[in-house]
Amino acid sequence: MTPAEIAPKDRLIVALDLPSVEAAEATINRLGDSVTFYKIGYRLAYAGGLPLVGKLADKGKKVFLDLKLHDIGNTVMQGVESITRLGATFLTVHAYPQTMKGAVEGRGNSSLKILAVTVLTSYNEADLHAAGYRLGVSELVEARAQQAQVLGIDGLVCSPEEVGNLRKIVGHQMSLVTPGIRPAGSATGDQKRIMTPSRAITAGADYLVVGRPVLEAADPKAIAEAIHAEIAQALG
Ligand SMILES: O=c1ccn([C@@H]2O[C@H](COP(=O)(O)O)[C@@H](O)[C@H]2O)c(=O)[nH]1
Repeated sequence: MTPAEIAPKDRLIVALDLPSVEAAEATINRLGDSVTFYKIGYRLAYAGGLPLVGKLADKGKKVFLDLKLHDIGNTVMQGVESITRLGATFLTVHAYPQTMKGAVEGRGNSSLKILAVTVLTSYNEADLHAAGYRLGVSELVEARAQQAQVLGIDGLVCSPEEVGNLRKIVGHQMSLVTPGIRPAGSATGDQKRIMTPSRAITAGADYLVVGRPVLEAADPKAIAEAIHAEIAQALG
């Protein structure tokens, strides 16, 4: 799907980082029609949230399953094969060659799109160095994006700071999905490579992932709608 074909409303993905299915359903009901795309990550998936993928899909919502898989290639391949039956739109794996290759094999011809996580948005140069990497953030993101493209990965998770450069490398064949989104004035938390929604869209991000700024707001629906308005303005 080219950026022009993405429905503007689908560009906001709300991360359901909540402790239970009940809490997630309450938030989904509160957000109503204002949110069409949800992300299920560790917290909810390990609290019984996987069946929510199918339930949301049945209601016409899209689901990004952020499981960040990483294991030997065969195990990733088999895991992804099982996940193809859940009804998710996106699934994340870490951007290691064996992992990505296994994920692409497991996805097969299904409609599931595999996203490779390049460098987590909570990492800066010092964090990478402490983890033993010799490349800096932009070099590692670029190298992983190139490997992902060669291996047939569908999209990349990166910070909005890398989007401009990545677009030049991967063109519009791969979706660029960006967490690390912070509306002006909202708390950064543990995120280190961040941008506002409008700047991220202007930089060329396809999808924006937002968790705490929506979930912790007194009125989550109002924040989601404000982010949509920023997106629409940035798209022109
Ligand atoms: O590099 C990454 C990859 C994934 N995430 C996930 O996105 C959300 C962001 O939540 P906020 O509350 O808006 O910070 C969260 O679920 C992460 O697991 C990421 O932040 N960075």
